[in-house]
Amino acid sequence: MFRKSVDHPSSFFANFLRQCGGCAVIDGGLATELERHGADLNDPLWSAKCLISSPHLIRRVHLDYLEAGANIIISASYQATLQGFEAKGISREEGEALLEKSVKIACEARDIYYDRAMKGSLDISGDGVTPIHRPVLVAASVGSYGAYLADGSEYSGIYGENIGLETLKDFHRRRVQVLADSGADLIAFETIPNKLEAKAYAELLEEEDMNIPAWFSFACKDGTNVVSGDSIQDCASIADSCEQVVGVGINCTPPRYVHELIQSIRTVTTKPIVIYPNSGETYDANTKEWVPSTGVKDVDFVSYVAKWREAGASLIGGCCRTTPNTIRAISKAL
Ligand SMILES: C[S+](C)CC[C@H](N)C(=O)O
Ligand SMILES: N[C@@H](CCS)C(=O)O
Ligand SMILES: [Zn+2]
Repeated sequence: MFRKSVDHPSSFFANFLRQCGGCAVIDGGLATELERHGADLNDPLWSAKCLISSPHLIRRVHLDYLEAGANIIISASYQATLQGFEAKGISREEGEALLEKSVKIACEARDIYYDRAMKGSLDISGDGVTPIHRPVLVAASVGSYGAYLADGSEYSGIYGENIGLETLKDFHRRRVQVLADSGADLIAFETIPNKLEAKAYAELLEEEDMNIPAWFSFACKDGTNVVSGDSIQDCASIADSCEQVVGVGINCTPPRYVHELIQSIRTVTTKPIVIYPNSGETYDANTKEWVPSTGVKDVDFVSYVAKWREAGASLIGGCCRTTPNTIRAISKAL
């Protein structure tokens, strides 16, 4: 049993990983699945638009990932920001409620999944009837400032000279506080494109005394650098020195770079390594579509998993353009 509020963040997470057998399965692309089910995400809010228009669909996608074997589901708050909502005429209060709603939907999916699992399998052991189910955590997604810009800046990490550390901290502060108090088990700082934003998150977690574990996950452009050109070792070191950070890794990055990236990260931290790459395709922010030419198919993607595990990854899943089939295959491979 996890005791998030009592245990040190790292022992809470170590217990969780132990219960998962040493390696946890993360879900796959959320927006990808929302689109596959017919959602139109051509909007500045991208997947966060569904918090308003189709929360039932988000719940359904979370459930599909749980049925596929995920131990961690990530909320639909990647591009949900108070500033983005305000630009749509949504008040601060309503915006905060939408952030909370993203976590509530994921928790509801977990409850439904647990209910079904409990009906399906009971362990009649010495001390009575004990339900058996996989441990499942809900991670609240925090996308970068670049995600809010809605122009694909999370894949360049270039925010310009006007955006400094304090601006980024001010931008994220209230949103992170709301998500930290939302009932989520941890915060997934995802698709981080540069060192500056990692530093902003680390300082926010420490200065605001946020009582929630977190992982930092970077978008990378090759085997040694995050998309801005900052080195992955520098970025991972920032994550390593923050006490609330229980995992460090890579997401929304082509699978072909991941092995080398894991090796680099291992040189600077002993924290669990989180890996959830995309399909290897390229995002066109103008059309908000993925260019399929260089895509790595599910079968190729999954064939890397054992090597990533061997290299030191202990949480593995998928990001954009991966599906429940990818996650089912990863779950089997592990
Ligand atoms: C991770 S990217 C595919 C998210 C969408 C992007 N921020 C956009 O709005 O175009
Ligand atoms: N959690 C987000 C990440 C986008 S890079 C999603 O899966 O849509
Ligand atoms: Zn992604």
